[in-house]
Amino acid sequence: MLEDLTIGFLGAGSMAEALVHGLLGAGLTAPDRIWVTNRSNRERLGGFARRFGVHVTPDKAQVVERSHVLVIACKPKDVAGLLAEVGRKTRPGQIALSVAAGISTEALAAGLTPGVQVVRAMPNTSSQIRESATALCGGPGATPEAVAVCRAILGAVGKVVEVPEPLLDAVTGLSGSGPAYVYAMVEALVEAGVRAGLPREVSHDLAVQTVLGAARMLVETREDPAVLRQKVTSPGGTTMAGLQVLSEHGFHEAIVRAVSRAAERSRELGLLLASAPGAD
Ligand SMILES: NC(=O)C1=CN([C@@H]2O[C@H](COP(=O)(O)OP(=O)(O)OC[C@H]3O[C@@H](n4cnc5c(N)ncnc54)[C@H](O)[C@@H]3O)[C@@H](O)[C@H]2O)C=CC1
Ligand SMILES: O=C(O)[C@@H]1CCC=N1
Repeated sequence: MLEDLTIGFLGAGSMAEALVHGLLGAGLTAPDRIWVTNRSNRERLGGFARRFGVHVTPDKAQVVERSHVLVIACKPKDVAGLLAEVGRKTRPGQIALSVAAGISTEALAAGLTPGVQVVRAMPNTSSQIRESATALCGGPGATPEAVAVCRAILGAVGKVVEVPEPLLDAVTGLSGSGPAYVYAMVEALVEAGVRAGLPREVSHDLAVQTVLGAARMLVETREDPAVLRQKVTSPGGTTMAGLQVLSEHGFHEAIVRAVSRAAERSRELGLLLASAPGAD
């Protein structure tokens, strides 16, 4: 499905890098089917060319011209500027696949040529190793075929679910930002091990393997996380003592609030484009 399509990345940051890396690693498309552009960092584009063998150019109009699928991969605050520059150079039938947090398909469509098929998605940086947790939705005018193309692109870099658009902010708070919560927990585990006397490297390796093992247990046993937690927790034992401290410090509630605040922030970011000068 993808081999005849040219995919153009408008933005060459962390997310574009993770997607290009994952797409090429999956072998679903070839480097000469990918174009990448950014705002101004030529060195960064050179890095993409050297590392992945993809086409790079500072000429955004050229990327728009050559691509069947345009991946909008700049920060939400930069989407209005990008659309002002090249939005009207798009053509009906092209697919615009946005990964920008919070920006609605309606706001995107308003800055693109009528007839462009807009799909909004929220992958995460684990796309780089083809382990993303991604959700997507088709916007107004996106055909089932356009959504299927985007599913195939994002399916190459992880698991994909389709959700109604209003739920994408919640997805952003949970799985878009989620890797950072896990990394923050690993940072804390490593630091805790060091404070308890372990050499940093040993503490790091044990913490990482613990998270990996726990994630694999969730996937392979399909057991409820609460059941797995109970199996670690002997009555009167060490885990119970540790979990008690987590509970006293509001661990569960802190995670719930973090996801909720991130989802709210996604909605706030959406207002950036809705209120941008020139937005319809
Ligand atoms: N980093 C993450 O974990 C995730 C990010 N996202 C979304 O992906 C988008 C990109 O995020 P990152 O890659 O982290 O940002 P980044 O800051 O690493 O990269 C942004 C890129 O956009 C380019 N850019 C800015 N204005 C431009 C313009 N007018 N024309 C062309 N390129 C332009 C910049 O030059 C840069 O290459 C954001 O909208 C973010 O919400 C979505 C899922 C996860
Ligand atoms: O922090 C952000 O805004 C982006 C969206 C999800 C993950 N990173």
